Amino acid sequence: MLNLTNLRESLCGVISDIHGKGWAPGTGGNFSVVLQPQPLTLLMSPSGVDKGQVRASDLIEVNAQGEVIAGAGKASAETQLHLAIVQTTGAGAVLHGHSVFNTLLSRHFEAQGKLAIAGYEMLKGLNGMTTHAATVDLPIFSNHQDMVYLAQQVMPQLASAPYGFLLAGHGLYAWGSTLFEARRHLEIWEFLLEVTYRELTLNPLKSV
Ligand SMILES: CSCCC(=O)C(=O)COP(=O)(O)O
Ligand SMILES: [Zn+2]
Repeated sequence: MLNLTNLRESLCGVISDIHGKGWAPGTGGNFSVVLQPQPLTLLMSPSGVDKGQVRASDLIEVNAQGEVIAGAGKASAETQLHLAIVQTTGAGAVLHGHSVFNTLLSRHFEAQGKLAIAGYEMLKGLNGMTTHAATVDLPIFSNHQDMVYLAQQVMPQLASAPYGFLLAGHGLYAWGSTLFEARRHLEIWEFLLEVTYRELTLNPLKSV
């Protein structure tokens, strides 16, 4: 069981690692863990800061209305998406990044509304997957600046989503029951997206 100090340190470590992989450049990305389910409280990265520099004391606490209830920073507009994911799926942590591969593929496949991925052993890194011989559909939603509206668009598909979705031209959201499961899911999706992109460059006919 992690205490609050350890949870803060763990979340900062995960954010720093994700930034270090180049998946949260230029203040992109936001990251949360559920501090308590009732009343719902998220421990979250503050808005508008370099995510490679977030210290434990910089993390903010946010309520179910997306308001800061502890800490000095500002809440991200994208808190609405974190809340929607947690409230709909029961996730314990939500991680959002802007990698080159998630941004490119989210735009390329936006019209289809999903990206189908099949045949990779790394699919088994998603909770519940026991074989590579399966197709997993990663939902893609059009981006929007109204996060309340966007959360409403996303919500109906969350229960069946494979621990992630893409916002077109924007980035990837991934979640899990714990911070470490959410991190694994983010890493699995980033791997699968990079492989998919590189496979398309080897075999462009697959992209139509
Ligand atoms: C240049 S980042 C644009 C905003 C965004 O999409 C993001 O993920 C970071 O937003 P935050 O408010 O959490 O800093
Ligand atoms: Zn974003």
